[in-house]
Amino acid sequence: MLVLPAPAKLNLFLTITGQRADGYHLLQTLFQFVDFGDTLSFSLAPQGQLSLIDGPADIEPEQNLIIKAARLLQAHTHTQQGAQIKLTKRLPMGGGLGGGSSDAATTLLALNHLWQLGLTRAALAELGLRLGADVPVFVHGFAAFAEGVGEQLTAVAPAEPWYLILWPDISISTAGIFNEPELIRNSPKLALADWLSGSHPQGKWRNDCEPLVKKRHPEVAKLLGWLVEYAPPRMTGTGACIFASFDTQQAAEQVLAKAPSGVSGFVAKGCNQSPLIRALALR
Ligand SMILES: C[C@](O)(CO)[C@H](O)COP(=O)(O)OP(=O)(O)OC[C@H]1O[C@@H](n2ccc(N)nc2=O)[C@H](O)[C@@H]1O
Ligand SMILES: Nc1ncnc2c1ncn2[C@@H]1O[C@H](COP(=O)(O)OP(=O)(O)OP(=O)(O)O)[C@@H](O)[C@H]1O
Repeated sequence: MLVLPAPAKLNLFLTITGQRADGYHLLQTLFQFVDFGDTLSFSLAPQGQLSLIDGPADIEPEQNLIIKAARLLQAHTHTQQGAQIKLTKRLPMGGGLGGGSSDAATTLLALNHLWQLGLTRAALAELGLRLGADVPVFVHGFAAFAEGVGEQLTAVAPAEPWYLILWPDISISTAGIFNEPELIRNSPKLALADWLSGSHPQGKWRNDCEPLVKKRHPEVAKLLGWLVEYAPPRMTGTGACIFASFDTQQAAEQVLAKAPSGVSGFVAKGCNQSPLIRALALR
């Protein structure tokens, strides 16, 4: 049996610089992983059979990105092998932490290993992009400045602080936010060096989705207003998760302990190498 993590990602900043003809948005974002996420276990099954244990009840197995990733790999390689997959879900869905994309990436890497397919990381990332814009960064597993729809990656090494990650009890549809006419889509495109030097005219850590998400989801606005009393808060992806960085685990835990009722969260360490890649390298 192969047991592997599917970590969360944070968008340390996110700007939208345009939109493609197919509706997808052009982004500039900084991805970093944290050492907290879902866990997936894989074992071999005969005759191409695929099954998922403990998938979220509100997602049909065939709609789950884990089964979609496995089927994509089977179709691409014509393998006759199957797998039984068990999911331990910890990341909130529709939280902006990329949980579904991370599950898909872990599935692609795990089955490539288990089925001995020999596909390269680049080939898996290309397949993964068909499942979601966030899948390639999880397949490559290094902290990255991303452009395009989030798939053009340049490795970077930002500081690796402790993060407090919090969310109100809501789920936000990524497509819903990207479809809103009011969304900011014309931010200036900057060179990576300008981002890193902090010379962005609109602020180094901005997230263009945040004003709209705050407007549509007052719970997020309220939580940002609460966290700012302790540390500068940011939002990841299209929300609903928000986060702040701390020098120590203890400092982050102390704020978590004070979180208002109805708010969930965890403390995790930022990591520039994904825990998934680390776990695979140790095998
Ligand atoms: C917002 C981010 O989380 C930032 O990391 C990602 O770009 C979202 O990535 P994701 O969840 O993997 O998104 P996908 O499953 O590919 O797309 C969901 C929906 O979001 C919109 N979408 C997504 C990514 C993107 N660059 N432009 C978009 O317009 C599209 O309407 C799409 O139908
Ligand atoms: N294994 C899975 N885990 C979570 N969501 C899944 C999974 N498979 C399919 N989905 C669907 O994908 C949607 C987005 O899930 P995900 O957890 O990736 O959201 P997110 O954290 O907002 O991601 P992002 O930051 O990429 O927007 C869910 O609302 C759910 O319907």
